[in-house]
Amino acid sequence: MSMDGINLDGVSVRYDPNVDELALNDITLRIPAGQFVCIVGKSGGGKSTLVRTLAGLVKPSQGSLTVGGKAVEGPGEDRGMVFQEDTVFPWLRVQDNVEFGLRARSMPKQERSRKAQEWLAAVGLADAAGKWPRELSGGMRKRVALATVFATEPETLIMDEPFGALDFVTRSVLHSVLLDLWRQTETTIVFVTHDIEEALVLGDRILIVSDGGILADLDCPLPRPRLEDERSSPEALAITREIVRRLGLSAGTPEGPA
Ligand SMILES: Nc1ncnc2c1ncn2[C@@H]1O[C@H](COP(=O)(O)OP(=O)(O)OP(=O)(O)O)[C@@H](O)[C@H]1O
Repeated sequence: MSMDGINLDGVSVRYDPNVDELALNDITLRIPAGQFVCIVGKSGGGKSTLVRTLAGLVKPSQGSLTVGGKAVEGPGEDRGMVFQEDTVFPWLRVQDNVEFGLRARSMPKQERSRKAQEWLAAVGLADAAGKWPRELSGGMRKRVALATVFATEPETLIMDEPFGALDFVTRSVLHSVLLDLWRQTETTIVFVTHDIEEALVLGDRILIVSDGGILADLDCPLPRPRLEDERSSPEALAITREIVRRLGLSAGTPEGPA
């Protein structure tokens, strides 16, 4: 694990050079290695632009950006990505999907195969190695995506609403799987979500991104694992209320006792 984490200094992004509007406006941000950071915010606020910039898919118009001590020049093997859309290849069996990511690093076949089996076991899919993606549920396909990305041992994992399309129960199970993998690997995770409760279950820290800037940077020091009791504790409710207030969703919500 690199000790450098993620550093943004005055990063701005302008998609269209002929338009004044900035998708990101002068963002300075430090994320220590190993932290789990959730990003919430209203639609169009710049969440995806921020994580795509970290991934190297979007180039800053201004400012500088390093991940693991290296300037980001484009996508790199040190940064894994999981999106909401299925990232599993339908024409490859589960085992071959996980091995695919390892091929690029010219790992010998035997080691590739062993590693894929290990990571499939880690996500609870040891028995599904020979199946086709179409034989799996949406939640199982997400597990394949997690095994695939963790097998490449990225220092940083960038996740843009990865569980957005799943039902509540499947999503809760995947939260546990992801948190286990995070604990084992100490990967730095930056996770975009629309769902405040999801941010509260996962994040050490919650950033609210709005109008291209960081509107709030909140610690989320709830004890783990964050089961129902922790999620309804006064501390959790205070964080939720703060997010709701910052997002301007609280019109009509009575203020509780100070
Ligand atoms: N490829 C693009 N080209 C031009 N403008 C873009 C592009 N992608 C995003 N934008 C603009 O940049 C701004 C930020 O969009 P972004 O997708 O980062 O927001 P978001 O917070 O992720 O929204 P959502 O929650 O809806 O995904 C918006 O004004 C959007 O229209």
